[in-house]
Order: sequence, then structure tokens, then C-alpha cells
Amino acid sequence: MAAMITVDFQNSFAFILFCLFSLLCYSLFFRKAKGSRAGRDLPPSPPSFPVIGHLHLLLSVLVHKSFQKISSKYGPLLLLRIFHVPIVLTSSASVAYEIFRAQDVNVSSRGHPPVEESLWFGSSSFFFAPYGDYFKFMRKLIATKLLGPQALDRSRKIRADELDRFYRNLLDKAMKKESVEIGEEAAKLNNNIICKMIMGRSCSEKNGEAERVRGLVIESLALSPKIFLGMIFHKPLKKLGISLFQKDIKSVSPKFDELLEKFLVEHEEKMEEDHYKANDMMDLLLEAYGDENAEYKITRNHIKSLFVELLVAGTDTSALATQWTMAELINNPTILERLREEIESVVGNTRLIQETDLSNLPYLQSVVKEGLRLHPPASISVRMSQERCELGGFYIPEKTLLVVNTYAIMRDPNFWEDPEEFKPERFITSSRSEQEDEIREEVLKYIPFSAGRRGCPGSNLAYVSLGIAIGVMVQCFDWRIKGEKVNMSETAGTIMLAMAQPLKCTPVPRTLNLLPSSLHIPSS
Ligand code: HEM
Repeated sequence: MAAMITVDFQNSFAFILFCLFSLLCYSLFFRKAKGSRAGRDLPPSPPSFPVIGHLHLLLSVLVHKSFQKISSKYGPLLLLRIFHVPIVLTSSASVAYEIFRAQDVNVSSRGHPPVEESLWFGSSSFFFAPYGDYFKFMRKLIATKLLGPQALDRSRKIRADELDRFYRNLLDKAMKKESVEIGEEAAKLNNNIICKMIMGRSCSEKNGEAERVRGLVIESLALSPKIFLGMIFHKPLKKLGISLFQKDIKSVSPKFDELLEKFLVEHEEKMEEDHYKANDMMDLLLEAYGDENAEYKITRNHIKSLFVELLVAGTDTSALATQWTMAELINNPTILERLREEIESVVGNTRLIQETDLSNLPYLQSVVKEGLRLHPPASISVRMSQERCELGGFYIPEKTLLVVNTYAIMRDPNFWEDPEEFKPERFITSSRSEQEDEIREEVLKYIPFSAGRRGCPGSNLAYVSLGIAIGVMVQCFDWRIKGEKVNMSETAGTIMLAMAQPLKCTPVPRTLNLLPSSLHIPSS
């Protein structure tokens, strides 16, 4: 889930002064001479300000855009400096190939978690776990029990139930002629799907539990720019005994802790019942937690951190992608009509689209892919080289932060025809042979989920959730907006790429003859 960074600090001036002072101290007292460059040059560096270096780029509202602009002017592989902290930036598919393929293991860590004692991005974090035993143990479990293709087959009923609930809710709004915020509805859908998949039940709407979880996810995301800065400056500031944004980042952790402890105790009580069979991710993790001979001895905090990160990584990413793609469809009625025709010819109008239909709906799949290409919710990926290496013929020192601008790569005019336009058919009418696609420069030109060992493990789930949500909205409703066109301006109040004006529109039911037997009756 790493990402696009926006910094919107009201007190950014104070922050700059503070960093300036701290890093001056650092450079005066602690900075070491550079190590050997093994006879190679560092990547070129664009002009920068004295002392702060390229900090202004990080503090801009749309960081991916500032990075894109500077790359198109000075080259696809650049060395930036934030004070004295080096960051290597790339916006080239070919360098991304070197990073995620040739250097995959070397870049499979993300550096230090910014705050040790936090469930969210702290020392028990999965996201910040170094590439080692814990990471391998957990990643395997996530693939086999939760997010891999077979695990997804087993949890299909959960998503079918939640899709029905999503449809009924939209229908209810449509009948009352109420408008809906697509992002909010999609976030609820994804939140429920993920909660049910990881702990066997959704969060109850009745006692405010769902709202609390949602609130905590939003609060966590709002902290993400600070987490990113905390990560960049962790090492130099630690030497000065300073930890950036500790208080803020830690503040959300106890609230998640209280909620997750409740869920864990609930599960432990159920597991004590006779004949109880472990059947969700939380059961499996609790079994591993209590097993002296487990492959890896996990802690209670590992379980809680993982759930926080799955919720945060999985909910808003998919919700934003749904919102952006619906906005593109509303602005492109011909594409919307073609998509609807495909759904009608494959699914008909007596039942709701289901995820088993997706493989027969190539145009819908292309619409989803194109939405993610133009509007990747995580628009930059951040990794750290463990050892010195070579990228694009340049020397990269060990422990260097590497930023891959996936947004720029997926709009690179050298590889994409009309890169700024929404053209789903580009994913269907590919005349390239498989062999041609293996051309190094081309392989990683499409990376909304990043790539390599640390690439997103939720991509299969995301494709399915996006496909069914967009499918139902197109199959069952027309959409009315205020004005002629949806405003597609970007913003980034968190680490995610969001719409400056969230998509609000009114569903109008289409005439379908849905058979009652085609709808699941979701359990609450
Ligand atoms: C449209 C939806 C999504 C997008 C665009 C997205 C994108 C990403 C990206 C770019 C990364 C960073 C990878 C890297 O550093 O190379 C990531 C990591 C991650 N994502 Fe997703 N993601 C999405 C949905 C999901 C879902 C549904 C889940 C699970 C429920 C999920 C779980 C994770 C996890 C756990 C990581 C950390 C992986 C690791 O550290 O090994 N994501 N995601």
C-alpha cells in the first residue's frame, strides 16, 4: 500500500524550520563521508535549494505530479536530497524492471517503522517488516488462507452477500431519489468484505462498531503523510534523540487496540467451544499464536497490526478506484453503453452480475484496468535498498530510499498511446505477441499494485471487488450528476490519490426483471 504523498500541514513552515535546525545539527555533528562508489556515478540530481535540497517537492500537494514534472525535465532516474537524506526517484518502466526484478530481494524492505510502539506501522507491523522470517511466514499465510486465488474461491459467498447488500442499499436510495457518495458506499462494501474475510463477521452497524472501524481507518490514513516523513527522517533524527510525529501516530493505536482485543477475545471464546473448527484468518492466527511449535512464533500484536494494515490497505484503495472509474464512465457515455451491452449479453437482466461472470466480461475487466492505470490510488511506491547496487548504470548506496512513481510510469507517452485518455479498449486490442510483452521496457509499464515480493497481495481481491461493484452499478442504474461533466481534479489529503470533489450522483433504477432467487439474503 505505499503511495502517493501529499503534505497539507498548516504548520509546514514551523515544520521546515524544525527540520532545518535538526538536520543542520545532524549534518554538523553526525554526517559521515560517503562510502565507495565502486567506480560508478550517482544518478543525476536536479537543481535544488541550499540546505533543504528537494524538500519543496515533498511538500507539494500532488507529490506524484511534482515528481512526474521533474522527471520529464531532468530524466527518468534522479537523485533527490531532502536535507542530506538521499532519495532515488524513478519514473521509468525499465528502471522499475531493474528494481522489482533484478533487485527484488535487495529492495524488499521499507526501512524503519516511524514509531516503534504503535499497532499501525510500528515494530509489529507487517507492512514495515523487513524481508525475513516473519514476513515470509505471514505473506505465505495471507496468500494461502486469505488472498490467493483458491482462498478467494472459498470466500466467494461473503462477497456475493455483500454485493446484494450494496445493491439493495443503492436501490433504496434510488427509490427515495437520494444522491450517494460513490466512494463512501464503496468503502462500506470493501470494509464489510474485508472484515468478514478476516474475522468471519462484519462490523455491526447497530452498535456503532462499523462506524468506529471506518473512523479509525480514516484517522490512520490522515496520518500517512506524517508517517512517510517520519520514515524518511527516522535515522538522522534518531541520532538527535528526536522522533517525528510520535504523539500523533501513537494516538490512533490504543483505539484500534481496544477494538481488536475485543474481537480476539470473542474468537478465543468461540474456539473453546466443543467441535469448533477454525475457519477464518483470525482463528488461524490465534492457533499459530498458541502453538509452541509454530513455524514462526507470532505475538498478539502481530495479529492486531496485520488486521489494522489489511483494513487500511484494502478499504480506501478499492473505494477510490471504484469512484474514479465510475467518474470516467459517467464522463464517457459511449464507453458506459458498450460496457452495459456486454453485461446484458453475458448476464442478462434476470439476475445480478456475480464474480463468476467476470472472466466472461473482458470489456469490464479492461474498464477496471484502465481506471487503475489513469488513477492509481497508490501513486508512488517506496522501498529501501539493503545493499549498494546498480540501477540504470548508476551507483545506488546501501540503505537508500527508492521511490517509484507508478503514476508517471502508467502515463508515460513513450509506452502509452494517448496516455491521458480513458480508453479501456487498449487492454483488449493488444496486437503484441507474448514474446514482445516480455521486452524489458514494457513488462512493468502497468503497475497499479507495484511488483515483486513486496507487491500488493490484495490485487486479486481488488480486481474482483472493483469488477462486481462497477458491474452492478452499470447493470442496475443510470447515474445523474449535477452539471455536464464530473470534475476529475486530483487531491491527496492522505497518501492516496483522491478526487478533489468526491463523486456524488443519484442512481436511477433501470428496468430489470431480477428473480428473487437470484438475490442472496445477506445475514447481518
Ligand atoms: C485498488 C486496490 C489496491 C491498490 C491500488 C493497492 C496497491 C498497493 C500497492 C501499490 C502496494 C505497495 C507495494 C509495494 O511497496 O511494492 C500495496 C501493498 C499492500 N497491499 Fe494493496 N492495494 C489495493 C488493495 C488491497 C487489498 C484489497 C488488500 C487486502 C485486503 C491489500 C493489502 C496490501 C498489503 C498487506 C500490502 C503490503 C504488502 C507487503 O508489505 O508485502 N491491498 N498495495
